[in-house]
Amino acid sequence: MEDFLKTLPQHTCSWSKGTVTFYKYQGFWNIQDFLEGEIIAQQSFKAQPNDIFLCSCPKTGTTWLKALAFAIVTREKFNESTSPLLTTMPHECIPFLEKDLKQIEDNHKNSSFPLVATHLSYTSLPESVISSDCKIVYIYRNIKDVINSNHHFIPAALNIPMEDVSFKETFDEFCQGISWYGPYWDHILGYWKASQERPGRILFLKYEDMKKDPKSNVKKLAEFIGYPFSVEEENAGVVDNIIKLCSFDKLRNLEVNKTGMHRPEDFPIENRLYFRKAEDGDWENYFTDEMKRNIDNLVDQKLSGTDLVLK
Ligand SMILES: Nc1ncnc2c1ncn2[C@@H]1O[C@H](COP(=O)(O)OS(=O)(=O)O)[C@@H](OP(=O)(O)O)[C@H]1O
Repeated sequence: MEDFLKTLPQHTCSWSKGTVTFYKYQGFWNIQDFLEGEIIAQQSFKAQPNDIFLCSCPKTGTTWLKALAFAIVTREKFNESTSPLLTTMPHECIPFLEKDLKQIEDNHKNSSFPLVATHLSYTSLPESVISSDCKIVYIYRNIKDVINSNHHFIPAALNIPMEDVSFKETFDEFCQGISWYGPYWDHILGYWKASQERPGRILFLKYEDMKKDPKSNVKKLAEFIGYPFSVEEENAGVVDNIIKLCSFDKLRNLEVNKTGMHRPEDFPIENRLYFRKAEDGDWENYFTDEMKRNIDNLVDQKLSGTDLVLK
């Protein structure tokens, strides 16, 4: 692996004091640990027809989508008082393609649990996923809040003091496309193009739309993944209860998400870091006017010809 990594374009983030190096593989940047998982998944993962993939670039609403999808799929077994989400952080409820292949294979053999999460770009998905008819849900978010969320998450996850990390540096890197699983716009475009080629296969959810109207988006999600709510369930408040259970305030205040650790033995990150502010427009506290102009121009240039709104 080390020899292979040397052949790839690489970028060491100056703010990380040499601790974070991204490698560009198949057009997208990743860190070594996750890149290794990506390559293993590409070589060996065999999608099953019932698999449902939850796909996203980091910091776009992944944790929320995972919680909602998990609550929807397991609602016959658990309710809002018994859900594993009360004691397990959402990332641990759904296996991650780049890291949990064994668990996914076990699910294929021993259970009907269909959810698999990944941050991979569409073109980096294992061939068996691309050639299958598996359903794909893709969540995306306003680029400015993603830049801001990334800026706060990665240094904190790596125990680098925030005061040592300049917003300008992380912003400039992001605009050059250098971010975890970035370029962000290419990540979105890959799924968008695939959805144009095979309409109906990919459900696009937008973080801001979900916040504005959680109910219709949660119903849309449930319908798309094949777990639609019945009228009786809706009347009994099942949809509302799932929305409450998966809400930012509910999840953030759970003991497990305040004090627990995600992947303690492998890639330890405090759970609380996944629940920062969840505020639309928090970017305004960090962007200069010039940054705003630059990113708006960049998005206009990169996403022209699509109906995607990232500003
Ligand atoms: N339940 C719920 N509802 C709404 N928003 C939520 C929720 N959980 C997490 N968040 C906010 O999502 C941001 C983290 O994005 P991701 O979950 O994609 O991060 S990651 O990829 O899993 O690392 C991050 O956004 P910022 O607060 O703007 O940084 C989280 O606070």
